[in-house]
Amino acid sequence: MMTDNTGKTIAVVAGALIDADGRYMLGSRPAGKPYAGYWEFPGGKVEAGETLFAALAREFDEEMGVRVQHATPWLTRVHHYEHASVHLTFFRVWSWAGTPQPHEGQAFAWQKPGEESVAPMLPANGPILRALHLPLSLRVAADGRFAVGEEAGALVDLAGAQRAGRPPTPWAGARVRSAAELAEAARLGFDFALADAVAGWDAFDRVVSAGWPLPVFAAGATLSAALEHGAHGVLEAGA
Ligand SMILES: Nc1nc2c([nH]c(=O)n2[C@@H]2O[C@H](COP(=O)(O)OP(=O)(O)OP(=O)(O)O)[C@@H](O)[C@H]2O)c(=O)[nH]1
Ligand SMILES: [Mg+2]
Repeated sequence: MMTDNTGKTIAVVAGALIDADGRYMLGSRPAGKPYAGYWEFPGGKVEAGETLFAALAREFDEEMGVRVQHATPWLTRVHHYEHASVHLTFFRVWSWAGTPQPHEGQAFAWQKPGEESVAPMLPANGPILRALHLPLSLRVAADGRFAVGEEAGALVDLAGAQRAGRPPTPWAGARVRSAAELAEAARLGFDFALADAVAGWDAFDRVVSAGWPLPVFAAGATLSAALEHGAHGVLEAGA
């Protein structure tokens, strides 16, 4: 694994402020930093001894005077930049106090998923931005079909995909029961996973224990409980 010049992978947290209309906020990276001018989720490096949530709250306060009130863990990603390797943990921030102030000279932009108006994005963030297209409550028909906006999707069993590959639909989800299956779903190019055959939150937590390489949906749960456990959202069984 590539590392920074101290030989480590750097832990980073970043957060998407989500407003009542489902828009999310990006900031531009300040002059003088690597990838200056690229658009990112506000955040930064985790300090020694800090929890991920504490790091997120500190970065939001330092960079823009925003007090995080409610955030849930969401996705993780490792990316190798020329300057460093980073282990990113992304949160979604559902409530906060204060209006973002550019403490580091950055610009802010509220974006609609799929209709982004700013560029370029940080290279690691492509799948994270795509995940924001997925609704919090996904309605899937008995045959596994669903839609994301105008685009078709298919939800299949992972075992079938191991033989036949990811379905060719624009969106595809895999049913998984373990952390190993979640990693396999990510490797096969699925857009999300559904942990529906795991009994209870302890089992769900074990599925995502190594992080969330894909958005993971929970079934048979309330949305608020699912979000607290790091799920992207919940599955709504359709007709
Ligand atoms: N904040 C943030 N960093 C990201 C994102 N995606 C991503 O790859 N990174 C990478 O994570 C690393 C650390 O982020 P940062 O530069 O914001 O760190 P920081 O606020 O602590 O800055 P500092 O070291 O100047 O104090 C950078 O290499 C950056 O490219 C993202 O969405 N938000
Ligand atoms: Mg930062």
